[in-house]
Amino acid sequence: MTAVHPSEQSADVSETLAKGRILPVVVLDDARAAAPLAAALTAGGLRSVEVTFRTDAAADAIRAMSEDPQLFVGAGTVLTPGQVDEAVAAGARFIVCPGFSPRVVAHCQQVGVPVFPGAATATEIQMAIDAGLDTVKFFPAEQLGGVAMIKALAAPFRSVRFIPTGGVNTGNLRDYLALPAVLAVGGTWMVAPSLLAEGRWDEVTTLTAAAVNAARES
Ligand SMILES: O=C(O)C(=O)C[C@H](O)[C@H](O)COP(=O)(O)O
Repeated sequence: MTAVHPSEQSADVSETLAKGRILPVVVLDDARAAAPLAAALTAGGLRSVEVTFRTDAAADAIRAMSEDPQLFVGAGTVLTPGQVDEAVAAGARFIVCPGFSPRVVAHCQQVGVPVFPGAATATEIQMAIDAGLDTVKFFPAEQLGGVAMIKALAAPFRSVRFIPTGGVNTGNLRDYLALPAVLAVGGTWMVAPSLLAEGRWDEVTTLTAAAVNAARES
């Protein structure tokens, strides 16, 4: 197994995220919802999705959504190297973590899958830089101080890009996306658990399209 070069952290996925600028964070209890969800998201204009390992359905959902050639499917809430392997075997093309785990990051680099670890402090951002990464998930964004906190952190870390997640919604996403340091924003607002459980796919598409339009205006 060859180690991935740090600059390959995210070439393809960063490009996709930089275009759509919205990363839906999905919690699926039933993998049978994955295919209609993929269709609803792409109908709303999105090309990337993070499926969280918060549920046992995650790997099957990643497998099902990866069949949609229009969609760039990643795995979220990845806490262990074993979950990295499970996600990659299911077709995940990138890994997202809520925090910075040196062993998860090292494993992702070893198997050659882009990883976006969470970072909530200057120290964690330096850990990401030390690991050769240039993009972190800023989680939980609103609770940590939102736009003002990212501005403050971006000042010394000029080459770092952020994916703020946690408390982001259609009302505040423009404020985040207006920051040059923000690559994209993540969140659950267009894929709320009740919408998924009740199969309200038209509403998912409407909320997704609204988010995509808001991102375009920012
Ligand atoms: O599951 C993970 O790995 C996380 O890091 C948490 C999610 O990204 C946030 O919970 C999304 O936040 P909301 O959009 O406010 O619902």
